[in-house]
Formats: sequence, C-alpha cells, structure tokens
Amino acid sequence: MMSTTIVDQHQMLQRYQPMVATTHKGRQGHVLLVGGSYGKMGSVCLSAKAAMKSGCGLVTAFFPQCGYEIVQIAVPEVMVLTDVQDLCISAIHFEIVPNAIGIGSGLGQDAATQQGLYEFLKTNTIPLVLDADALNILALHPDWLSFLAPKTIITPHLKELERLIGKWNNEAELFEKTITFSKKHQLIVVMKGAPTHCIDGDLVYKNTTGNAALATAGSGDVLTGMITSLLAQSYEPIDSALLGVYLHGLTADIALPETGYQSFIASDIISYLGKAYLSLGL
Ligand SMILES: NC(=O)C1=CN([C@@H]2O[C@H](COP(=O)(O)OP(=O)(O)OC[C@H]3O[C@@H](n4cnc5c(N)ncnc54)[C@H](O)[C@@H]3O)[C@@H](O)[C@H]2O)[C@@H](O)CC1
Ligand SMILES: Nc1ncnc2c1ncn2[C@@H]1O[C@H](COP(=O)(O)OP(=O)(O)O)[C@@H](O)[C@H]1O
Ligand SMILES: [Mg+2]
Repeated sequence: MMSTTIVDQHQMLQRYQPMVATTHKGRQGHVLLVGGSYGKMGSVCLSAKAAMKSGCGLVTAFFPQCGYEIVQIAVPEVMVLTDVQDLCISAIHFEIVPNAIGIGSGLGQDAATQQGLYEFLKTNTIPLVLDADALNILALHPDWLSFLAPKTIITPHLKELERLIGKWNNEAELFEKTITFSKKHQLIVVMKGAPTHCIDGDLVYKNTTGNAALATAGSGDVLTGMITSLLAQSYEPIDSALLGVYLHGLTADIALPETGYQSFIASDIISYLGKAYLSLGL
C-alpha cells in the first residue's frame, strides 16, 4: 500500500547531520566517482565538484585516460585514477577504500565498459549510487540487478526508468511498476522528474523544491555527485537521496531571481549549494 511523504524543510531538518567542529577530511567521507568517456568528461567534472561541494572530505574520480588533464584542470581538489583504456572505461580497479561510489555519469555503453561494469558489480561491497549509462547497461542485462546490495540507490530519469521497468500507461501504473521494481530488487529509486519522487518499497517521498531551470544538461550528473557525497558522509541511503534531491532543487529555487530559468546551467547548481545549505537555517 503506497504511502506518500511530502519532503519539506521540516523533514530535512529532522534528517540533517551538522558537521562536528573537530572533524577533519579523513572523517568527512571519501567518494569515488566512476564515469566519463570521450566527449563526456564534463559529466565527471560536474559530479566530482558537486560531491566536494556537498561536504565530503575526499573525492577520487575514475575515468578513461583521455580525461586526465580535463579533470585535473577543471577540479583541482579531486584526485584521479585512470582506466587502462583511452576512450572508455574497461576495468574498474582501484586500491583506495571509499565510503561510497557513484557510477554511470557519461560512462557510455561500449562492450568493454559493459564487461567492466559486470566485473565491478559482481564483487563490489561499498554503498553505491547508479546513474545514467550504468542504468542503461543494467537495462540490457537485468540479471545483473541481483548483484546490487539492498538499499543501493538508483537515479533514473523517466526514459532510463522505462528502459528498466518497461512502459506505463498512466501515472498510477508508473508508481505501481516502480514500487514493484524497488521491492523486488530492494533498491531506492530516485525517480527524477518535476517533481522528483524517491521510492523505497511502499514508501514514496515527494520532493518540494526545484523548477524548470533544472531542465539543463548535466543537472542529473550533479545530483549523482551530491547523493554519493551524502552517502559517504554516513547518511542513511534514504536520507542521502532525500537530502540530495531537496538541496539540488533548492539551488534552482534560490538562483531563479538572479539567473532566470533560461540562463541557469548545471554549474550553477554547484555554485548555489552553499546558499542552499544556509537557507536550511544551518
Ligand atoms: N557534459 C556532459 O558530459 C554530459 C553528459 N551526459 C551523459 O550523457 C549520457 C546520455 O544521457 P542522456 O540522459 O542525455 O541520454 P538518454 O538517452 O538516457 O536520455 C535522453 C532521452 O530521454 C528523454 N528524457 C530525458 N529526461 C526525461 C524525462 N524526465 N522524461 C521523459 N523523457 C526524458 C529525452 O527526451 C531523450 O529522448 C549519460 O551518460 C549522461 O550522464 C549528460 O548528462 C549531459 C551532459
Ligand atoms: N522541469 C523540471 N522541474 C524540476 N526539476 C527538473 C525539471 N527538469 C529536470 N529536472 C531535474 O533535473 C535533473 C535532470 O537529470 P538528468 O535528466 O539525468 O540530466 P543529465 O543526464 O543531463 O545530467 C533531475 O534531477 C530532474 O528532476
Ligand atoms: Mg542523467
């Protein structure tokens, strides 16, 4: 039986964890972001910077070699690891121990990348957020969904969701199918849209922030970085999803009088993150 919770400021303040005065970067959580391919390295820059600006202590990004200078120059705070291949990811090997991993932005769906994702999912035990092409690859290989630990977060837009669950005829059926999918695979589904709903089995959370300014390339990549950052900071998976979606939308609401709808771009979400945190009253 579906129950809908409205996610407003009050809800968020109950779930928010203040930063401890004596904390240090080693305690604030280490994020690993895996993504990017030739021509789509911007998605990694956006999600990595968004992760940093959401409060985690360390971010490492893993991407193909063609992205090395791009990411190092665009986001100097971020550490980088590169794949053995130049143009796309083929083998996701790393020796660090991150607290959360976000995978999929700009990843592409090359056969080598699909194989690399398979090997990674089969052995990964670290809390995970899956977006974009990681979801598109899972839609091609639905049996790999069984590798995902309970409470893994997925962040599909409606087209990506359709690839995973099939078509629906009306909104009621969309929710019914997404809830069934969430329960079957024990996943938290961030169903991105206007508005975004987070679905955790029968529990449906409706976000109250955001506007059409977010309809711009890379805004989902930014959200993936934010949610992964919160997960690495020890927020529960559902709280990471809810707070990430709420703050993401809040940036657009705060920016609107200054940028208007049209000139707001994904980098502006990152620029306004500080004001979004502050406007929560924290
Ligand atoms: N600067 C960059 O490097 C960027 C890289 N990106 C990457 O590009 C790859 C392709 O992602 P795309 O999402 O563009 O491709 P997709 O093919 O998954 O999605 C595009 C299609 O989905 C539809 N769609 C999108 N949102 C929808 C919604 N809410 N309801 C219904 N239909 C919707 C669009 O109309 C279009 O037909 C991903 O790996 C993504 O991460 C994009 O995020 C854009 C920016
Ligand atoms: N009209 C809108 N109103 C509110 N939020 C929107 C609107 N359009 C897009 N968004 C938000 O912007 C983000 C788009 O994500 P996505 O489609 O994955 O973008 P990209 O892949 O280009 O990064 C989602 O969080 C979505 O909810
Ligand atoms: Mg996307």
